[in-house]
Amino acid sequence: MLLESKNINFRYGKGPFIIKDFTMELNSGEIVGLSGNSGSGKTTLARILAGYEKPYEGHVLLDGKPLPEDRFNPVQLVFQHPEKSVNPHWKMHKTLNEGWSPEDSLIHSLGIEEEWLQRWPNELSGGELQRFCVTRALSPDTKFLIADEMTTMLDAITQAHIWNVVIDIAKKRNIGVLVISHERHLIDRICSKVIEIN
Ligand SMILES: Nc1ncnc2c1ncn2[C@@H]1O[C@H](COP(=O)(O)OP(=O)(O)OP(=O)(O)O)[C@@H](O)[C@H]1O
Repeated sequence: MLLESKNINFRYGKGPFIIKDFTMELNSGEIVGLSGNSGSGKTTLARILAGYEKPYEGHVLLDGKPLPEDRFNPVQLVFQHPEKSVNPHWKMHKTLNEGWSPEDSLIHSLGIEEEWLQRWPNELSGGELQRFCVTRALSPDTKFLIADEMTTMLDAITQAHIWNVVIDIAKKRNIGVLVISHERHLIDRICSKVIEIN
């Protein structure tokens, strides 16, 4: 499969253009880095690629077609701030099983402890919460993962652990991954190529 953005221009409302004529391709099984200065539009681009924002001009295409809006989105996005992407009124087991039911082996491989499932989001640390968001994004129907500063808030050991699991799954299932990060050592370690958007 191919996820591509073609000649994307984007502005918030009537503000300045933040993204200008951006074109990229991400193939199944590829792990590509996206790097750029703070404010250069990385998160905006992540949201456009996953269908959360519509480009002002240009297209995001999955195998030549627009992203589906009426079924599971095969392009999954994991944000930097997990507390903003879970429902604060749901216990973690409900959040985890919202769209599909992850198997125990996946839950355990991401280091989620059984007792966390009965907690509210505000009873977990940011790193613990992010493990749920990563797990939730790795459905059997996920074809592309957009990881926007996914492990930035984690310590180096946890960061390495989560990326090892994600890359292992991506390779086994041929998932394409876009690694958005300002941590150049992370990108250099896991990505086959890097896109700069400054
Ligand atoms: N909802 C919004 N409305 C208006 N402007 C916005 C909105 N969200 C982001 N911006 C602006 O768009 C620009 C790009 O923001 P974005 O978050 O995409 O950059 P970034 O490269 O991810 O930054 P960082 O590395 O600091 O997270 C910034 O100037 C920001 O102020």
